[in-house]
Amino acid sequence: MAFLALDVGNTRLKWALYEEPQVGARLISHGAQFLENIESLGDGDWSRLPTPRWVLGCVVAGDAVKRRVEEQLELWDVTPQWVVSSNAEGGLVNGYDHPARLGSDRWVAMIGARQRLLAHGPARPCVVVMVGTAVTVEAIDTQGKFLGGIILPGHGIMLRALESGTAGLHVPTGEVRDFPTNTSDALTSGGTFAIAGAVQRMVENLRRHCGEAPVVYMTGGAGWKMAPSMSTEVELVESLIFDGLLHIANRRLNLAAVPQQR
Ligand SMILES: Nc1ncnc2c1ncn2[C@@H]1O[C@H](COP(=O)(O)OP(=O)(O)O)[C@@H](O)[C@H]1O
Ligand SMILES: CC(C)(COP(=O)(O)O)[C@@H](O)C(=O)NCCC(=O)O
Ligand SMILES: [K+]
Repeated sequence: MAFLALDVGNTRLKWALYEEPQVGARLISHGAQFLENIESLGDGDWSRLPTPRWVLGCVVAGDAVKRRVEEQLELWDVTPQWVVSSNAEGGLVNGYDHPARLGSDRWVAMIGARQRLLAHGPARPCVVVMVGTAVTVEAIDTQGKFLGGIILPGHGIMLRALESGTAGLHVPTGEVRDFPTNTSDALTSGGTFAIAGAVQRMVENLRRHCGEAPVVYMTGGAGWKMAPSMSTEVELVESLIFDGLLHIANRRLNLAAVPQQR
C-alpha cells in the first residue's frame, strides 16, 4: 500500500514513494522536478511507479502550483491531502501568533526533527535550518514547543538582489573564503556567512532561553552546500520533511483505522 510524500517548495517539487505510510518504511523511489517541469511528472517519472494508495504533501508555492500538481496526480485514483500547520501535532506545540500561517514545510520539517531527536536520545532544545529558495531557522525548546523562527533570503535570491540593485556585481560564482579578495568570492562568502551567522545567532538565543546547547539539524536543496561552512556543529538530514510527512501519515492513518466507538 504505497505512500507518496510531496514537498512543493518555491523552486522544486520533491517527491518520495514509500512502501507504506509508516515511520521507517522502505523508500521505493524518489526524485525532484523544477516547478516549470511539473507537467512532465504524470507521463514521466510518476508513470513508472507503483500506484500510491495515499498522498500527503506540504506546498508553499501557491494555489496555482498546487492545482498543477493535483492535475498530475489524476494519473492515479487518489485524493491528495495537504498539511496545514496546526496548534499541535506530532509532539510539537506551535507558538506562532497565527499557527495556520506558518509555512507547512517549516511545520513538517520541525515534526520530523522532533521525532528524530526523541528517537536518538533524551529531549533537548533543537534548531531546524532549511536552506531552500528562502532560508528558515526555527527554535524548538526541550518540551517540543516551537518558540519562533526567522526567514531570510536564500543564496540565489541574495545574489539576484545584489545583481539587480548594483552595476558592478555581475560575476561568476566564487568560493567561500575567510577573507575574500575578489568580487566572486566576496559575494559567495557574503551569502554563506549571512546564513551561518543567522544560524549561530538563533543557536545562542535558544541556548540562553533553555540553558542547554541545542541540536542543530539542517535540510533543504542547498543544505549540503551550506553545512561545511557553519560555525556551529550541524547534522545534515536531507529527508527531514519526508520524515515529518511519514510521521503525520502514520499517526493520521492509524487513528483512522481505529474502529469507531458506538
Ligand atoms: N540539483 C539542484 N537543482 C536545483 N537547485 C539545487 C540543486 N541542488 C541545490 N540546489 C539549490 O537548492 C535551492 C532549492 O532548494 P529546494 O529545497 O528545492 O528549494 P524549495 O524547497 O524552496 O523549492 C536552489 O536555490 C538551489 O540553489
Ligand atoms: C518561508 C517560506 C517562503 C519558505 O519557502 P521555501 O524556501 O521552502 O520555498 C515558506 O515556508 C512560506 O511561504 N511560509 C509562510 C510564511 C511563514 O512561514 O511565516
Ligand atoms: K522547502
